[in-house]
Amino acid sequence: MTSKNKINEDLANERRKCNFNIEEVTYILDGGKEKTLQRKKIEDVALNGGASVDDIPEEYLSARERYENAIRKSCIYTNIVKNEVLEITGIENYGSPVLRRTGDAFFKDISPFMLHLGMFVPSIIGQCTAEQQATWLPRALDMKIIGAYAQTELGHGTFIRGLETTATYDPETEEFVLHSPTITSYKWWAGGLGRTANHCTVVAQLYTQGKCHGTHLFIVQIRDLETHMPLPGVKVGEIGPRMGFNTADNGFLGFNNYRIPRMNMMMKNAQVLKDGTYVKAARHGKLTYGTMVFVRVTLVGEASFNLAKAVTIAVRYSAVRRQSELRPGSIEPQILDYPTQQHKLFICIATAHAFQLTASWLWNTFTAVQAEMKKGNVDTLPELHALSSCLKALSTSDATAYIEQCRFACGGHGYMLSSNLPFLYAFVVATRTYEGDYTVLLLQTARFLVKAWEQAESGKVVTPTVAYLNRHFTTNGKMIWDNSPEGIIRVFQSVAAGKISLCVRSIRNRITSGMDHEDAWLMTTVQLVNAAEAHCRSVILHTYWNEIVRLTKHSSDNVKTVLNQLVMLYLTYWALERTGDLLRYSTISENDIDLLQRQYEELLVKIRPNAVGLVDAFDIRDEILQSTLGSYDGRVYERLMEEVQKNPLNKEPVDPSFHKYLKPLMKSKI
Ligand SMILES: CCCCCCCC(=O)SCCNC(=O)CCNC(=O)[C@H](O)C(C)(C)COP(=O)(O)OP(=O)(O)OC[C@H]1O[C@@H](n2cnc3c(N)ncnc32)[C@H](O)[C@@H]1OP(=O)(O)O
Ligand SMILES: Cc1cc2nc3c(=O)[nH]c(=O)nc-3n(C[C@H](O)[C@H](O)[C@H](O)COP(=O)(O)OP(=O)(O)OC[C@H]3O[C@@H](n4cnc5c(N)ncnc54)[C@H](O)[C@@H]3O)c2cc1C
Repeated sequence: MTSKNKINEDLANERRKCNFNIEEVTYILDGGKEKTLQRKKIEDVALNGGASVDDIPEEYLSARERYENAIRKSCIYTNIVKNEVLEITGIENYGSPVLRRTGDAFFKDISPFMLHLGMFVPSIIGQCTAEQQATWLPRALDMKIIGAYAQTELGHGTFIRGLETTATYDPETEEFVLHSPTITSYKWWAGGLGRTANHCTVVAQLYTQGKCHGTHLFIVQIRDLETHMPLPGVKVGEIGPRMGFNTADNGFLGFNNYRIPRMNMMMKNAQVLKDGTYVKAARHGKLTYGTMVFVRVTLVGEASFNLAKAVTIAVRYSAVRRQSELRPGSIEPQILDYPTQQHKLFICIATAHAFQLTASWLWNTFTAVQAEMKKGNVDTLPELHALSSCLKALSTSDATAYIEQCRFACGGHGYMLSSNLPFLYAFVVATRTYEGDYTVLLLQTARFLVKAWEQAESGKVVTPTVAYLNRHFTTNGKMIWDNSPEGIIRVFQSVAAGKISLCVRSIRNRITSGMDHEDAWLMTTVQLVNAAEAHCRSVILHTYWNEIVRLTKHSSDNVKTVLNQLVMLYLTYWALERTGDLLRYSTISENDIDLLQRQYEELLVKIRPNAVGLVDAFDIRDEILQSTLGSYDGRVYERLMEEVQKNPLNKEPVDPSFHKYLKPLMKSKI
């Protein structure tokens, strides 16, 4: 990576100290050299024109101006993608993570088109028949129509079965009649819906021949393509300012007996025939939830990327920033030299690696399950649902906490919007809620774990991600503590097995003492969430370690060493975070814990010289980082001052409010 500006001397020194080949690590994180080269090529094409090109930073604009600016940039970026990037990547890469990443150079907040590519198009691909896809997909990919995904309502987000919007089939006209019967049935939250979309995927209760068949998906045109006016029977608008996502025009939507053609029902998994006969999906009852599973899978990579951005900013800043003195009169140290600062930041680097490698592994699992489902086999879907649910929950929750930690690590300047850290936080904290709330998704995984437990108890061999449950029934007593990576992972699996076992016991005891199953489950949900979290932690530790071993087989020694140090830091960090659990479920002693603590502190020292090299290896261009604190050249103070010049409040030496209000106040008598 190059910079036109002179590199800050401290950062330059850090780069001289780095002892491993940065590109080699980038290749590993990207999934191979080919992929890195392809990504760089795309970035070069897409960012050629200077990307963001905002004269005034978007945070100074009014709500209207900000929205218009976001649309302007979305159109610029879409044209670049359509006309130049897809030439290189092929149309199938529309909406790929690389294009999401490059898009971040255009927006500090969110593109109003995000849900079009993120959920509208995937819902067409995943939920429509081939014939329907032929109708809708080319128009959607070419942006002839712009869509949103309207599932959540004012009254219900989590409990999809409780949605109130109805789609009642009328065989006379071969149409569905969409209706919002109550205030709580209004669609609420859909990104891009408020001002931008002219179509959307609507999730509604399907009624035909007098019977409700539960929620199904429909493609609905909501605005005229020429005038953009809402169509008669459609009430649509923007829901108002929020913590983040302020350029995403999240919207509300209501229907008053609004008619759509029969063929606008997405019919891949269930059909309504012309006469109104409902033909049920034979394979699995929850296939209409497929778009959500897809997005949950992609959110793990999204969590990794956003955390990588935050820690790149915080580590570079910590190399440039000097504060306090270690001894009277000595030169002020770089704040990166404080072990407490390293403790805040190195776990963020390791976590970004852990999530990136887990995301690739999960994506492979997802595509394998999809391939099986194409053949009619849905047996692996429950495990994918359990995995994607807990990994989405933990990756978004950890990334949220660590991005905030990166902001804390940048002191006061981290609070500036120009650092980009507040934007990153506001974006990622939403991912903890949307596409399935944290607690709700962990409870989905817990359902799977309790069932797997019962199978293992009855002697059946369970699927690989819970295979440790079979081991639990063949070993007696606590797991023997062993400080090797494999040993730590085994102990974490024992913790998960022990917690699931306690849940099962609690549920059974409650039922024995007279509770019905629902109440017994409900009373155990605090423990169930905890058990699902423990299971997921063990999956991440296991995957991260396995993938590092596999991917560094042919790496140079220094790369092997530094990546090994990071994964060991991750394992040790979590062992120390969970000493209570380890004491309960393994033979770990106080002495072992002391050793772990020392090992952790030694790892911080070892990683320190390579810290800047490690964040450079994320290879995130300045245009994408959009941070005064995190640029490659480390011109932190210069950039903060340059940003001040863009502040409209500084345009005139005296603000008009002085003459209007302040002066009269100062002149008035008591
Ligand atoms: C770029 C992208 C940007 C994205 C921006 C944000 C977009 C959005 O937020 S869109 C809206 C997303 N909304 C959500 O995610 C809502 C979360 N809620 C849900 O997913 C569900 O309602 C849920 C799973 C909590 C409960 O569903 P419900 O139908 O009540 O099922 P439930 O009774 O709990 O479970 C029944 C069975 O279905 C299974 N199941 C549930 N969901 C799934 C699924 N997706 N796949 C497979 N199986 C599933 C359960 O495991 C359970 O199996 P079993 O009976 O064998 O244990
Ligand atoms: C920025 C943003 C963008 C969004 N974009 C879209 C979009 O494009 N399209 C769309 O359709 N939706 C969208 N959503 C909506 C989002 O999917 C929902 O907000 C989310 O699924 C949570 O549902 P809820 O708001 O109903 O929360 P609730 O379910 O009301 O949750 C409130 C609390 O209750 C708890 N709770 C709820 N049910 C249970 C349970 N069964 N057991 C234990 N605890 C429970 C939760 O853990 C949480 O603490 C978006 C939301 C946000 C914030």
